[in-house]
Amino acid sequence: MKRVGVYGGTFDPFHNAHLRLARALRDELALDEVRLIPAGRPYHRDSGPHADAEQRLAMVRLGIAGETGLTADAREVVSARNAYTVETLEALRAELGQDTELWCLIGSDSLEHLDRWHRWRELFALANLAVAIRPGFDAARLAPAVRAEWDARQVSDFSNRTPCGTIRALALTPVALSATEIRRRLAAGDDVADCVPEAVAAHIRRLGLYRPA
Ligand SMILES: Nc1ncnc2c1ncn2[C@@H]1O[C@H](COP(=O)(O)OP(=O)(O)OP(=O)(O)O)[C@@H](O)[C@H]1O
Ligand SMILES: O=C(O)c1ccc[n+]([C@@H]2O[C@H](COP(=O)([O-])O)[C@@H](O)[C@H]2O)c1
Repeated sequence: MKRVGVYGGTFDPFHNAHLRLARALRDELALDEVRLIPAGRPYHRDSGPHADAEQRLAMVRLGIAGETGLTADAREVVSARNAYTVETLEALRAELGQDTELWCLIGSDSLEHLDRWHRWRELFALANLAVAIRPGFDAARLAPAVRAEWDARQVSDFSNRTPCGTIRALALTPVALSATEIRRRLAAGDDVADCVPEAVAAHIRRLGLYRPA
């Protein structure tokens, strides 16, 4: 049975931690494919993305070029609607069929706000959830409703794989890298070649992205 990963993000810009996570999702869960889906309109953010959706999609494409099993999916970029993950997963489920094992990857900071996501409880009927732990994560501080799912849906034996409904934390060591930090460094005129894929760094330089106006 096919196994597919879905990794959505603002990717403003796409950075090395994103790439490391996408690879870990593919490898730890032995997935056939991981689809990276830039959020066209991340309605949930306090302020809009800095780079436009096409630029963020271009950075994802450049960042994953040549990576086995990693693909960019433009559906949320071309959509005029807000980026609701439940709708994206519904569309993928309709395309891939009921038997496909689907894994939606989020960082632990996203998990902390999961109960504010559109129709969040329906996510578990559509996909499994893979969580990449960020430094400082503490499950005890999750909102009670999210904590209940976190406790109930982690299974000890993942060899018994299901199309949806379980939660699994990725084993990789947490890293502190964030797009906020990268944007801050670029705005200060610093080089970011050490924290984004080389082709993404070249793209940012070429277009002058994230520089003060
Ligand atoms: N270093 C990281 N470790 C674990 N998860 C991460 C990391 N960076 C990003 N993620 C996760 O990847 C997804 C997409 O991340 P996003 O594009 O928002 O990057 P970000 O670095 O968190 O950006 P920003 O600083 O602008 O919020 C989110 O679910 C986020 O939690
Ligand atoms: O569906 C929702 O309501 C929802 C609310 C917040 C975030 N998300 C998704 O979570 C992913 C990570 O978001 P972000 O802001 O950390 O890049 C991205 O794909 C968003 O579209 C989705």
